[in-house]
Order: sequence, then C-alpha cells, then structure tokens
Amino acid sequence: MNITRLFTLQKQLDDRILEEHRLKREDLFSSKILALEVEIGELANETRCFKYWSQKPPSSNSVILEEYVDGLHFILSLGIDGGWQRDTIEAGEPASTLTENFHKVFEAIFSLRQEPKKESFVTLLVVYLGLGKALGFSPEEVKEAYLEKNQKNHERQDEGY
Ligand SMILES: O=c1ccn([C@H]2C[C@H](O)[C@@H](COP(=O)(O)OP(=O)(O)OP(=O)(O)O)O2)c(=O)[nH]1
Repeated sequence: MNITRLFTLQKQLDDRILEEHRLKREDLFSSKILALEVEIGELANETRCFKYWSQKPPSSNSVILEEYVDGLHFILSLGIDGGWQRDTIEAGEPASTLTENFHKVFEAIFSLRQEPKKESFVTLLVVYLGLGKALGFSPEEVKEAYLEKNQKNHERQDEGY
C-alpha cells in the first residue's frame, strides 16, 4: 500500500502539536513508545481476544478500527522522528491467533526501543499492518479511518485539548 499521504498528514499533525505544546521532537521518543504500547493495550482490550474467562463479545468494528489507527498515528510519528519514512509498505503475514499478533507487535516495539533504526521501524510497521489484516481491515479501510481520526485530532487541538 502507498503511505506517502499518511506520513504527510502525520507530520502536519505532529508539527502542530510540537508547536502548540512547545515541545522538541527529539525529546518525545520515550513518551511515544509508551503511548503506542498503551494504545495497543486499549486495542487488545476492545477485541477481548485474550479474555478467555469472559463470554462478552468484542466492541464494534468501528471502535476497534479507531483504536487501531490511534496506534498507527504513533507508529508513523516515530518513523518521521527517526527519518525512516517510505512511500510503500505491505502488511506482513498475520500470526495464527490475534493474541500472537499482539505479542509480535509488542516485540517489534521493544526492538525499536532498543535499536532505534530503520530496519526495526519497518519491521514494526509491517507487523502492525499484519495485525490490521488479522483484524479484518483492508488497506482502504485503514487509510480512511486514519484520515478521519487525523482530522479529529486537529479538531481537538483547535479546542485546546
Ligand atoms: O504527537 C502526537 C501525539 C498524539 N497523536 C495522536 C495519536 C492518537 O490518534 C491521538 C491520541 O490518542 P487518543 O485519541 O486515544 O488520545 P487520549 O488523550 O488518550 O484520549 P482520551 O483522553 O479520549 O482517552 O493523538 C499524534 O498523532 N501525534
């Protein structure tokens, strides 16, 4: 899939947040990694994939998709900060269960934190897109939901969030 536009929109949002909150890009790596981990925890919670003790169904696809693209925001943002943008990327093959997919994403985040370099970043993006595939989302649905949430994030900044 082509992700040039998503990187462009992410940079515009990040630049705005940096300016409005008077922050420096290079100070945010640790916070962005934790923010991403938290988003993925929230996403796992909405899918309920690991809740073997419960019969409650997962949240709706739209709720799950919004959580998913929150994580994508932080991943793109980390890629911009590292100077690792690229134009195209393909989803990796999903693991056998959703739970294993989540573990793969967390492992890729830990690797990026330990070795902040392009290869670690690309692996994270590939694995995260694989998780999106495992959740049943097409690249078009992901892009569309990303655009919507990006817009919502701008609106929140307009409101002094
Ligand atoms: O530098 C940044 C910081 C944040 N975001 C985006 C990512 C995500 O889409 C949103 C933050 O997540 P969320 O909407 O869950 O924010 P929250 O503050 O945790 O929301 P709430 O208080 O409603 O739980 O802001 C960026 O794109 N770049």
